[in-house]
Amino acid sequence: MKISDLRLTVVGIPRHTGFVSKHVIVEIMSDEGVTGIGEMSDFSHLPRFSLDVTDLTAVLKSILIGKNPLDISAINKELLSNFPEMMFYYEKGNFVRNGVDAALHDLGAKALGISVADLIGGRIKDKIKVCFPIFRHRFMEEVEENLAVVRKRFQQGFDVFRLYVGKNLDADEAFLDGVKQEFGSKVKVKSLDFSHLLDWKEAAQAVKRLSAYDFQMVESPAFQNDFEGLRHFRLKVDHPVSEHVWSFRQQSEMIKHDSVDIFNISPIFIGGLTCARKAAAAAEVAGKGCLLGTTQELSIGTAAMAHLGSSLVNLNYTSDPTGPELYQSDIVKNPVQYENGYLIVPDRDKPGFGMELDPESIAKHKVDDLSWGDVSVHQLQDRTSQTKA
Ligand SMILES: O=C(O)C(=O)C[C@@H](O)[C@H](O)C(=O)O
Ligand SMILES: [Mg+2]
Ligand SMILES: [Mg+2]
Repeated sequence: MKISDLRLTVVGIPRHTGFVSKHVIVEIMSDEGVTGIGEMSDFSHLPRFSLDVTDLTAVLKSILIGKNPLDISAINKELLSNFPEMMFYYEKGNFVRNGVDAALHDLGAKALGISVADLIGGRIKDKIKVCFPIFRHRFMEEVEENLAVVRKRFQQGFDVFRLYVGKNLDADEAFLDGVKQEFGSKVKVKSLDFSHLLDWKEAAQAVKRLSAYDFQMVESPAFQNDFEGLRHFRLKVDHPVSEHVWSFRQQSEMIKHDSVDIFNISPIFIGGLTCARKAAAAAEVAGKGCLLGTTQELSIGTAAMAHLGSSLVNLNYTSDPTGPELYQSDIVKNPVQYENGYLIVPDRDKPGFGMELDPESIAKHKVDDLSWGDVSVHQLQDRTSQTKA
């Protein structure tokens, strides 16, 4: 079996907040008539440069065509030399590797007639507990808007939420108090996510103020790659600390500095399922917990994480993939499903990821390129279309 072709399609999908995320759908075809699908998810993050998708298509064809798609490790090695990892959270080269690696897993598993979870170790879980994101407050009037989100999503079965914090602590505090007053113990807050916006000491002061409320962990409470700062925070604060993994060197430094309790592992940020499995293994070896993070993928990227999570022995904290619930549309005929706050792993008897592209939806949401349009830094950081200054 050999790779015979590749197609990249850019789609712009609006969220319920009005913010539009651009994704690239990957299709890798084999000479045996099987097509694997993947997703380079959510390019709509800083830094504000964009990839030339026509050129990227040519580059990936030159790397992939003629290779056996089951040679996933060897292809990953070559992808890494073409798209090297950086010490940065939203490195776009990692998104590229993730989309290709996912499509190779889907293609290989389909060719073997098995699900991706069975290709990477089999199933431990058939569902993954997830939490719903509440995006960052800048103004007090956003508190009621976000309490309405909790009400709506609680009715749908989501009972765990995570809160992005740090721009308006009065509003953060008012929101946490509102949740406590209205829902009591029926709703849990998994994490306060500082998104690397504050230095570790400011974050520690903020956590001290918000510790009147229950939350399980704190995420990203220092500037990016401030391994010492994370360690200082971790030793100063009672709550466990989680951080995203965006490179093996970064993860190695966090292990050496004993900076975190929990690794937040997402294929999109570490460059694919193959690398995410290695990061999860490193977490296990280091005696750290792990959870599946997210950039808020569409159903292909989310299904990939469901298969990954299903096969991990050390997925021991509530995870974050809720993208299909955040977007107004999807690009598959059979979107992933959520039940009572769990992401359901696609059926074992469905080959690959168990996802089927919806050509009509792709045509409807197709856009020419990854150009930025008129967005603000606030919108890119906090995922809203809110333009109030
Ligand atoms: O845990 C995080 O950090 C995120 O989920 C970051 C978000 O910005 C995510 O990438 C999104 O697009 O909502
Ligand atoms: Mg985070
Ligand atoms: Mg994202």
